[in-house]
Amino acid sequence: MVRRASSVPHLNNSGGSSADSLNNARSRAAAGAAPTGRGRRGNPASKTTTPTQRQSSSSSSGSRVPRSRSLTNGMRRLSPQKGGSSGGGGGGGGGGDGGSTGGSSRNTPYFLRSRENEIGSADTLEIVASKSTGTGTGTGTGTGSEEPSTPEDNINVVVRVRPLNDKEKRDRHGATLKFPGNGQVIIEGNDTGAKRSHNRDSVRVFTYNVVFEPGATQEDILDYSGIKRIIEMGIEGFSCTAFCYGQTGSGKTHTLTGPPDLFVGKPNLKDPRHGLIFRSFVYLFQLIKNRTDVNYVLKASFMEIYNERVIDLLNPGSARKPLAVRWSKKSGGFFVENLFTVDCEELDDLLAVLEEGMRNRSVGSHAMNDHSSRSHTILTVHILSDQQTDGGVFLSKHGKINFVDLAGSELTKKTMSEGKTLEEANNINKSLMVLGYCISSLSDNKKRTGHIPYRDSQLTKLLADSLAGNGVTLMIACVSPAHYNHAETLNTLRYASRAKRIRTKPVIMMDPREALILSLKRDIHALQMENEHLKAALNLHHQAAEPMDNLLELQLERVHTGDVGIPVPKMDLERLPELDGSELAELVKLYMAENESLRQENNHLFTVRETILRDQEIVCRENERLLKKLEEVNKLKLSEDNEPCVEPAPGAGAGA
Ligand SMILES: Nc1ncnc2c1ncn2[C@@H]1O[C@H](COP(=O)(O)OP(=O)(O)OP(=O)(O)O)[C@@H](O)[C@H]1O
Repeated sequence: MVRRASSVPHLNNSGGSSADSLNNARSRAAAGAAPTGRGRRGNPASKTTTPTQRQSSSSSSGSRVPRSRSLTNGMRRLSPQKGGSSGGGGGGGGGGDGGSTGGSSRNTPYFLRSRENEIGSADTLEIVASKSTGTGTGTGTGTGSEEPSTPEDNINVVVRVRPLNDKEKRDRHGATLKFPGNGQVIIEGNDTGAKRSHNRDSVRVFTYNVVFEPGATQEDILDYSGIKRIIEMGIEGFSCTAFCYGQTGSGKTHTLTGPPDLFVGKPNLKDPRHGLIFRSFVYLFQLIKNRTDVNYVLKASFMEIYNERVIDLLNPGSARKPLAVRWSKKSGGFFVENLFTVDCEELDDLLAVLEEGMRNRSVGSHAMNDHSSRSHTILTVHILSDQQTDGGVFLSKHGKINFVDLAGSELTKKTMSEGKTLEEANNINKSLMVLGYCISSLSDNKKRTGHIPYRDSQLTKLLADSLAGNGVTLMIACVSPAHYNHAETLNTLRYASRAKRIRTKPVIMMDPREALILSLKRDIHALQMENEHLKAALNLHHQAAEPMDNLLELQLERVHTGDVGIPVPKMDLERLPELDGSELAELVKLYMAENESLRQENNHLFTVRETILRDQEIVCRENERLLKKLEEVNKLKLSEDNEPCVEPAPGAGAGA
């Protein structure tokens, strides 16, 4: 059975993506959308994503408005819409997470064979931890030093098999994959692409969380891949990543963004070919609009790693100057310096980021794909949230969701790459090889605590946290079903299988001070409960233990009856200035006396507690003694019962 949220966002009603909102976004950018502060109180988390120098310089030049939409750079608080959820789409609060078992779930489609998805929801993880500062290990995992122990979480791995393309059909390439169900995929044949063989050695079975067969739609990927859980956890403050992996032409970009022509000219927002990123944005906005108790600020960045150079896709500049990747002691992870970060107040702003990045990314053509991605891209949505808790404490969290479209591994002989394309292919293959080393080390229990070569490529530096740090990760392995691609498909399935064994340790990213206040508040609450419990227990004891003849209990009686010294008059504090010196001195004396009696009360309570504990111990011992006795009696009875029974002689018992 698969988990399916009840509030499925239909592409048809994709929120604020109407022509009107497009125009609004345009006019906001045209007006300069000045940054505003955080209103009531500053959000410490927002410091980490303060718009960079790049942002201010480019926004002042006004050259960064995308063609069809505009990016708004104003740092605004998202105002939650009251009662805006359409027909209770969010169910019982918490944002549309409750529909997994409802009768409304439609049946699992024939093309999707899933085994029980082991992933839970954000609610099931009992985690509130702060990312502590300055404990970088140099390995890139960057775990904080004072985190409470948290459950580990396996990387969620799903496989998507694309349909045979026209060329493969024309060339009569048979399919190399079979789908027996239960999240399994069988790969048959051998590396030379020979026809199906019944040789047992050439049949391999792999199992994943979900396998999407060639007929699966883009909407199915949203509904069944586990991405909804990733989005929910991003909102809860976790660092999340969804990445597509696979050989060139296997459908990674198609899965994440849809076909390239979606981004040419004015996009049709209702196009069913839209990919996972677009659909995730819609879902994200649905969820946060239902959370009227939280203030959200969304920001987004989009970069590519092209020939080992990091390029800002929202601000590439004519020279496409690379940005530096640095280690942050504070966050315990790598980051890209001066990356353009855009505030996204509306769904439309996020879509504008996606479109702008897609237009700027490096695409090339080779024998296996007319629109081949020549770089790895990372689109990040930062979710800063600010929520007032019951105790009046504000909680700021900083979740994020990375959407990673990896360039495809390629056999240059097959792609017939040469010149620039060959150089690109070599860089792509090299970085994917490092990713492979990292994945295989992390999936090996012995090696995972040793050195992981994150630093060997820009890609692995930036994915370190997603692979083995504090993140929650979804890997979508894309494969071709054609015999012709048998070796590459087998490779991807092996990769994905290894990735499935990696465990991460998700923690919520919170401001450390606020996490401390929250935990103190919890302690106080627990102490208060304990106090109440203690008092109730003492009261019971007091009723049971009559007559009270010791001094201690007499004193306790005074406490219970409120006879604890001189009563303090109820004082209206506003009247304080009216009191003269001697009255004030008297009042202070009264308060001190009350304080003293409370302290005494506390001492009494503790002494009585000690007495009760002693009594309890005596009772326990007595209990044990009685139990032993009972056992002995039982044993005796048993042995008597087992003694041979002597039958009375016939006629002998009548007079006995
Ligand atoms: N599930 C699918 N359904 C229909 N068409 C698909 C599917 N997956 C991929 N395609 C088509 O196959 C072609 C290659 O897909 P895509 O560009 O997404 O591959 P890729 O893995 O991103 O390749 P590269 O690594 O070279 O960028 C495209 O024309 C795409 O539209």
